[in-house]
Amino acid sequence: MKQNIAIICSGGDVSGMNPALKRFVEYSFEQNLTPYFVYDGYEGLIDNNIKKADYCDVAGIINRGGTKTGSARSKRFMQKEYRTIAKQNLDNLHVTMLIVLGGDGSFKGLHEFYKEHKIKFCGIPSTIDNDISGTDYCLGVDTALNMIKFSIDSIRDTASSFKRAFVIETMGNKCGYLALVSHLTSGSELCLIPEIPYNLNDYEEKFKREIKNGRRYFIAVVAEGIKQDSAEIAKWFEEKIGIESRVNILGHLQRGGNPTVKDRLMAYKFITYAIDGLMKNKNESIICYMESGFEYKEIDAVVNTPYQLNHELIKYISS
Ligand SMILES: Nc1ncnc2c1ncn2[C@@H]1O[C@H](COP(=O)(O)OP(=O)(O)O)[C@@H](O)[C@H]1O
Ligand SMILES: O=P(O)(O)OC[C@H]1O[C@](O)(COP(=O)(O)O)[C@@H](O)[C@@H]1O
Repeated sequence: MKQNIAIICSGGDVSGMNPALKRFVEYSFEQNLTPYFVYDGYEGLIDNNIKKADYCDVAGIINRGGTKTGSARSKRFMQKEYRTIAKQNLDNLHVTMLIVLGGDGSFKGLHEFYKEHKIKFCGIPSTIDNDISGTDYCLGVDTALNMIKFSIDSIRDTASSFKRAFVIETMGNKCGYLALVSHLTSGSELCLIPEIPYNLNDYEEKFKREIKNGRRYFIAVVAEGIKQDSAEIAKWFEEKIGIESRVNILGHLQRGGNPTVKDRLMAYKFITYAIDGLMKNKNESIICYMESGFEYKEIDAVVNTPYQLNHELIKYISS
């Protein structure tokens, strides 16, 4: 008998969820499964907003940010009684496998759900914060970083014209990943993240000297989770460094936009691994992705070894 499988997007949405939904529907059919969408995160699970999905539901969405199914934060799912209702709704539809795209909060909820009801599940790390333990990469991070890159590049244009300091605040909750990578890739002068204690006074002498030597502007990338408001950092630039300053809180634009190639490909792979795992009875897992580090190789080996297209990629189109 055909098995039913459902997918939920929960917590903060990310660009990459729509490509994941598309792959989910198409690969479910390939594997002879019947795909279901749960709408509006765990809220939809409680309210029985669970519907069969078809090819037409995922047509024309691969290039769109957000999620076609909607996402939500659900206070009710924190309570056992509502999780019992959620399980009942899945049972009524004979849904036996669940894929959850979400962040650490969604996985905590999923863990509770599993402990109580033993549902077969697979979690796909999906949060722009990139703050899930065990995985180097969460879906949506690359698109968010590219949105930030675009924003900082634009701000740099005006900053350099006007002799100003710009304090640019990134999201990330208590995690500094977005701010740190954006700092390294945008050439900003200052980066403040929750993970590293700082004292602004340490930068005073250096920044003043740089202005004397001709520096026209500063870019500071600060994570939303640091101990100070961005406005306070801007005030410090004005009062201590003596340069006019402005604050830009990038906010939710970091969660939207056309998914990058990396996020589309990661969505494709995450879903493939999730469904394959569930079919092979790997039922209680989160799909984690670890990036291998750099390696020094002998030039001889590099120039004399023919290049081979990644086997994993070839496998996707030849199966
Ligand atoms: N300890 C928990 N028990 C049950 N459900 C939880 C728990 N923690 C989080 N959740 C559920 O997961 C949802 C999403 O979590 P949240 O932290 O808002 O987003 P994210 O998954 O993106 O980190 C919450 O709104 C809640 O419904
Ligand atoms: O959209 P909201 O509810 O304002 O939440 C903002 C928070 O969500 C995020 O954008 C994403 O967080 P999650 O992926 O953990 O939900 C954080 O960076 C930010 O602090």
